[in-house]
Amino acid sequence: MSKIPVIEIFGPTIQGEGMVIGQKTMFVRTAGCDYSCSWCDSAFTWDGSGKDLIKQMDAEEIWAELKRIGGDRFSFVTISGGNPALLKNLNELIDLLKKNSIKIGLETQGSKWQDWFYDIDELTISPKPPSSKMVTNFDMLDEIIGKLPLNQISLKVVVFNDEDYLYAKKVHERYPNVPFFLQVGNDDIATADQDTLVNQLINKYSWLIDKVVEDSDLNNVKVLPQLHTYIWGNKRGV
Ligand SMILES: C[S@@+](CC[C@H](N)C(=O)[O-])C[C@H]1O[C@@H](n2cnc3c(N)ncnc32)[C@H](O)[C@@H]1O
Ligand SMILES: Nc1nc2[nH]cc(C(=O)O)c2c(=O)[nH]1
Ligand code: SF4
Ligand SMILES: [Mg+2]
Repeated sequence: MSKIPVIEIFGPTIQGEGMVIGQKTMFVRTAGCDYSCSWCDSAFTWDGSGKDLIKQMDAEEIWAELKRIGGDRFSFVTISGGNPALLKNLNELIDLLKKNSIKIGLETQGSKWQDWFYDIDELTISPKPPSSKMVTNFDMLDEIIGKLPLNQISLKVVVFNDEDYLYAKKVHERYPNVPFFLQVGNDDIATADQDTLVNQLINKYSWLIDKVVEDSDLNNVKVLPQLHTYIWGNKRGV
């Protein structure tokens, strides 16, 4: 079996974002990203600061670690990163999880295609708005969304400002039939002052809700916070 660069495995916790928010799940976070979003809350996966945490693990070793920390208290595993879609050989882990009747969620920004996307139960595609300083490859996004059934995918756009909001509208307009989520951006990813953070995030959530409520272009959408930040703030591994 081939090796996968893993930077953390944790859980059970709840999925704090997107299409299966609230779902009890384990997390496997892979190292490495082809993007470098200005506000990435998981920059330790790609900026070098977490390089000593990276373990090269094969699928059996990852499964053993999931069982060691999660025991029999999980039936869902979420794979995030970094960008797990950089890893061609992730199919080995996905096959093993499926063999063990585990449901699989995966988070990616939509910059790369992998054939194992077909085997992900809940694939969250999160193209990046202007505030990230990244540029969306819409040809790649068209390809990914064109290949996958609508009941397996969702789009999740993080919104920090008005320009991001317009970008979110453009994405929804391009893929009107794909379940669409707007997510509040956390622009204080370093603070340990959770009360202040949660207050800020609630204010931003309120701002985003107000905009969507007034907007006839965004009727069939969901507006969500990052639920885990309300409970655990910026803590890692939760
Ligand atoms: C850390 S990323 C990893 C997966 C993949 N690279 C991606 O961006 O979709 C997981 C999710 O967190 C979101 N995210 C990252 N930083 C954030 C922040 N500061 N505020 C809100 N959401 C954030 C991303 O947009 C993405 O939807
Ligand atoms: N609880 C929890 N939910 C999450 N949803 C997406 C996460 C991620 O970092 O990809 C994440 C995370 O790190 N923790
Ligand atoms: S694509 Fe995801 S992991 Fe990569 S820098 Fe952006 S938010 Fe972070
Ligand atoms: Mg996160």
